Amino acid sequence: MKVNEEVARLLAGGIPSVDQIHPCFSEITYIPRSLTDAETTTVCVFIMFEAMGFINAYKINRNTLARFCLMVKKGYRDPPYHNWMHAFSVAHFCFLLCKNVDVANYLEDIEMLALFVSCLCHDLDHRGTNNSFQIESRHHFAQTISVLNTEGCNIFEQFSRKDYQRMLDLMCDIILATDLAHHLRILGDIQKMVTGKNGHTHHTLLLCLLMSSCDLSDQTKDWRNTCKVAELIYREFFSQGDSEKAMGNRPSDMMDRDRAYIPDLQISFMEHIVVPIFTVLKGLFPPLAVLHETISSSQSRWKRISQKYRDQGFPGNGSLEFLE
Ligand SMILES: COc1ccc(Cl)c(-c2nnc3c(C)nc4ccc(C(=O)NCC(C)C)cc4n23)c1
Ligand SMILES: [Mg+2]
Ligand SMILES: [Zn+2]
Repeated sequence: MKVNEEVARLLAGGIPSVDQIHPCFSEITYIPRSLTDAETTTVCVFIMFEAMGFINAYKINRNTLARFCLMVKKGYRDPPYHNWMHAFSVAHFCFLLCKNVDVANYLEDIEMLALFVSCLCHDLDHRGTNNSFQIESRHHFAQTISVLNTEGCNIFEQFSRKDYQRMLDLMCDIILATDLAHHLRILGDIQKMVTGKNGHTHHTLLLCLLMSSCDLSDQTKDWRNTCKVAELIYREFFSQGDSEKAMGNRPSDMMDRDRAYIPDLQISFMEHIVVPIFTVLKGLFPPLAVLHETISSSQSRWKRISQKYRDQGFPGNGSLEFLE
């Protein structure tokens, strides 16, 4: 269906409230991946803009917003993990932070809007490969700019020159922060920020932390979701490993279906990336402690699985259904 017809449909029904999507839509444990219909997810993005007060606060034109949402969805390819549903679930977690935690006391409104739009756009045009993160996140930012430059899609067109430039600078910092190697470099500073060693909250560091937590929010849902996501991730990783082998190169273990041991890879990913992020978040925002518990229980579940299958041998076909 052409974008304009979809825009008309999107606007015809008026903007329903989030509860009409699902009564638990705004709860911290709600799983956005349970919304499987692509059209519903587009409407949801529109509703989240409205529910966070951005449409009124920033005089965003509804037709422009509808076209923007549809263009962003179209801007995602269909690899197993880094597709539109990933972007949608990342943006939903940003919405949950806005609704369940007092981030507004730490960030300016324009920073909150920049974070939400960055969540939607942060993996635009991802090809399911991750040769060098640094170049990739620049590409995702470039794609974001080209959506804004598409006729009728610039949701910030009414901004003053100053606010427009600030919005672009914020989105650039935030999207480049989704590069995991970048995250690992600033993790120490993020942890120092929470213990208040430098007193004031460093807005950019906080935005990077929040973006990373949104990008990894699949880890804060139930075990079923954690398993499903691991299966998608390794399907993506292993097909990259296959193509590297086909070119005569040796892929890293985590991309090599013949050498990867998924439970241990997940244990180390959670220990070095996921747990530190949500430990800092729990320190800043006590309501998120429940997410830290979920992550800890997933971690110990991976450890039990690692032990169990190390003895019995791990079925190498990459499917994790048996892990129920
Ligand atoms: C926040 O940015 C990103 C970017 C790309 C990805 Cl794929 C992810 C991501 N999202 N969910 C996962 C899960 C369940 N497992 C993962 C296992 C390993 C790695 C990985 O990239 N390891 C190498 C690195 C430490 C240098 C990423 C994983 N991951 C997050
Ligand atoms: Mg990314
Ligand atoms: Zn992502």
